[in-house]
Amino acid sequence: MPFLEVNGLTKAIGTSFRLEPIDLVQAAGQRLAIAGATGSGKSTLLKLIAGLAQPDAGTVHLESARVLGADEKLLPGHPRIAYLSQHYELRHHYRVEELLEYANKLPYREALWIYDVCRITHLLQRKEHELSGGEKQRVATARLLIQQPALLLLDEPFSNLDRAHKTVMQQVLHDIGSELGITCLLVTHDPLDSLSWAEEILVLQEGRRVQQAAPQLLYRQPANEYVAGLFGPYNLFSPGLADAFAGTMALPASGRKALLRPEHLRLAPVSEPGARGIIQRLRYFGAHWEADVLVGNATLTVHCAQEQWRTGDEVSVVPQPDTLWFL
Ligand SMILES: Nc1ncnc2c1ncn2[C@@H]1O[C@H](COP(=O)(O)OP(=O)(O)OP(=O)(O)O)[C@@H](O)[C@H]1O
Repeated sequence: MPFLEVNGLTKAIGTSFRLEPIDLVQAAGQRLAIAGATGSGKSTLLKLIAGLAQPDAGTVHLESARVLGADEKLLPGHPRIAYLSQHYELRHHYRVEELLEYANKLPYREALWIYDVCRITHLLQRKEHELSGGEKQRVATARLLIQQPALLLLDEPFSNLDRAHKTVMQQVLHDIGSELGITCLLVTHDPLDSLSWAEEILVLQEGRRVQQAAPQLLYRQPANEYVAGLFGPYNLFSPGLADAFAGTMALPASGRKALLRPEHLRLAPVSEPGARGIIQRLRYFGAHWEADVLVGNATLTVHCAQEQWRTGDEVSVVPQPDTLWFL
C-alpha cells in the first residue's frame, strides 16, 4: 500500500459546497501540493486527510492504517500526521526555547538539528513577540516536527510572507523532506509558490479534481482555462487565430481554441512570418518586458527581452516551436 492513500473522500459543507469524491496517492518523500482558487475545497481536503474533520464518505490510509475521522475519536487528529494551520498559535511572552521544550519528545541534539533545518537556531532565546510572522511560522513548524510526524500537512504556508521569508520557507520545506525524511503535503491558492518545490500538483476546482501532474506539464498543458490561469498569464486564441498560428508552425488546423504563454511568443520585424499586429502597450517587469499586441481583434501578451520596441510599432508575433496547446 502507498504511504498515503485517499479513496473517494467526500464532504458537503452547508448547501453550497461539496467536495466531490477525491482519490489521491502520495509516495513516502514525494513532494505533493494541492492547488486551487479560494473556496475550491483545499483546506477541507487537508483537514479530512489530517483526521480533523469527518468525511461523508471515503477513506484515508497512512502507512496502511486507516486515519479515523474527527467524529470517530475523542481527540481528533492522528499521532503520525502534523497539521500546520494558517492560524497556528504560539503562547505569548514565552521564549522560543521554552515553547519548543514543552513539545519536544527528542534528545536535545536531534531537536537542535530540526531547529537548524527550520532556520530558527538563532531565535531560541527570543520571546514570541520579538519574532516576525515568517519566524513565528518556522517556530510553529519546528514545534510540530519535534513530535516526530511521518506526514506534515501545511495549509497555505507561503501566504502572508514577503519574498525573503517565502524563499526561506521554501528551503525549509525542501530540507524537511530531504534531511529529516518527513513527507510534506501542502495546499496553496498560488501554485507559482510551489512550482520549484512540488514534484506533483493536484488542482481542485469547485470541489472537483480537475488535473494532477508535474508542474511543468500543468504549466504548459493545462486541462482548461482555470488551470492555465492559476499558473500565470496566458493567451487564449480563438479557433481561427489558433489555426493561423498552427499554419506558421506546420501543424494541421484543429478548429479548437489554443493557449500560449507570453514567453512562448516573440516579437519580430514584419519581414518574419507570423501574425501581423501593432504594439499597444509595453510594461517593464525587471527581468523582461511585456507587450500587448493587437492582432486582428485579439490582444496578445508577449514577453520581449529587450527595449527595442515602441508603442505603435508594427510587428510580427512568432510562436516558439512546440508551444501551442489546444484546449
Ligand atoms: N465552517 C464553514 N461553514 C460554512 N461554509 C464553509 C465552512 N468552511 C468552509 N466553507 C465553505 O466551503 C468551501 C470550501 O472551503 P475551503 O476552506 O475548503 O476552501 P479553500 O480552497 O481552502 O479556500 P481558501 O483558499 O480561501 O482557504 C468554501 O465555499 C467555504 O466558504
